[in-house]
Amino acid sequence: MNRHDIALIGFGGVARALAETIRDRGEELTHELGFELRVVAITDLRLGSLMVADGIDLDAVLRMPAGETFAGKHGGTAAPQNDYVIRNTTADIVVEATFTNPIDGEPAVSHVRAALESGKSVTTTNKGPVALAGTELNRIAAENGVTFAYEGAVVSGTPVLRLAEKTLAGLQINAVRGILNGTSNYVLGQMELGMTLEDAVAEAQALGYAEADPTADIEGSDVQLKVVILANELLGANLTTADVQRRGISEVTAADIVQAAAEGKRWKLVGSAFRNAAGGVTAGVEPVALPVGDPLAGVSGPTNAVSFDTDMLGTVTVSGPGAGRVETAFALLSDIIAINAARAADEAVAVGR
Ligand SMILES: NC(=O)C1=CN([C@@H]2O[C@H](COP(=O)(O)OP(=O)(O)OC[C@H]3O[C@@H](n4cnc5c(N)ncnc54)[C@H](O)[C@@H]3O)[C@@H](O)[C@H]2O)C=CC1
Ligand SMILES: N[C@@H](CC=O)C(=O)O
Repeated sequence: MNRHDIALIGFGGVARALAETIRDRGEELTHELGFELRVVAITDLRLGSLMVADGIDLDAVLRMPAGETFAGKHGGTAAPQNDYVIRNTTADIVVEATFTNPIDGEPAVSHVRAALESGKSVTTTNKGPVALAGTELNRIAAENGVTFAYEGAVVSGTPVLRLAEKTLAGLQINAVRGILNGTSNYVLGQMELGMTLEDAVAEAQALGYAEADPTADIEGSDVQLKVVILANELLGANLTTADVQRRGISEVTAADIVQAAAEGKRWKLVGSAFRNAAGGVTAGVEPVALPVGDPLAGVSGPTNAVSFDTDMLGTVTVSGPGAGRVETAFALLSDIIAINAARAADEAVAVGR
């Protein structure tokens, strides 16, 4: 039986949800997907590192009391030896799910680079490496014959990138516009019900939607990274965050929300990128009071939506969960399935089939 051994870098909400899925549904997934999943390494800032070549007891790890580290476990240390684990683990797939750093993407960029250089495929939900070093990391992956996959970096588990790249292949995409942040959309919805921004952010944190520093959600830098990814991946641009004008929802007051409702409008944080007349791509993030007839106006809670403007189909809109631990763990699983398919295709070529 084909098997993938996995190293988890960062063991927070999303990585734990993947570990729970493997623990609870591992046999069913093996049967359905035709390959087995086994976690052989975990490293986390708060827990330290754990390497067990014949498979970690996920149930034991998931039940560890708060404050305990891996130090007491066979193969464990209290310090997170990320680089050592990434380079020396027997895993063939590295899952990068540490905090997103919107400034320079570190240390996640280094984690991904180390994994790809040592011949391991990578799946990440971390927007930093994709938005800020995607070109370099894709090149290193190609040079090493491995896959760099990041479906969850945009709209969580909802398959936006793979849908656009594979299923919409052959269409020219001229513009992308969407609600790309679950936390800010949830917060705006709660503010419509009379809650303060601060209380709504606290709820979004408890529900696992928000970034470790929710300023990234509220001030738009999370959407800025996602717009860079969409523009570069789907419009062939070469944008950096400096090219994407950004305003967040902190400027939207309770009075603005009441007034918009009276005018039949809803405030949304909209990210967009479009081909301009000069042949380049213009991109931005801003709060907009949308008329209720706009397809994006009806998108509520942590749900996101992305509209693609295409030459042959007109506008195609995809909507689904934009945040959430389990939903984002599905993105990792879908990447693992894609990595398995890429490996199977390479093996078929190697044996001349
Ligand atoms: N939660 C969500 O809905 C979504 C999250 N993401 C992204 O996925 C990633 C993970 O998200 P969550 O699990 O929700 O975050 P989290 O904050 O629950 O977990 C992150 C984990 O990474 C660990 N960590 C941070 N820096 C580290 C380092 N240098 N070395 C080792 N461990 C480190 C932390 O201790 C923490 O356990 C983030 O980059 C986030 O932006 C993407 C889409 C949706
Ligand atoms: N904090 C982000 C998580 C997904 O990227 C969000 O709320 O959308």
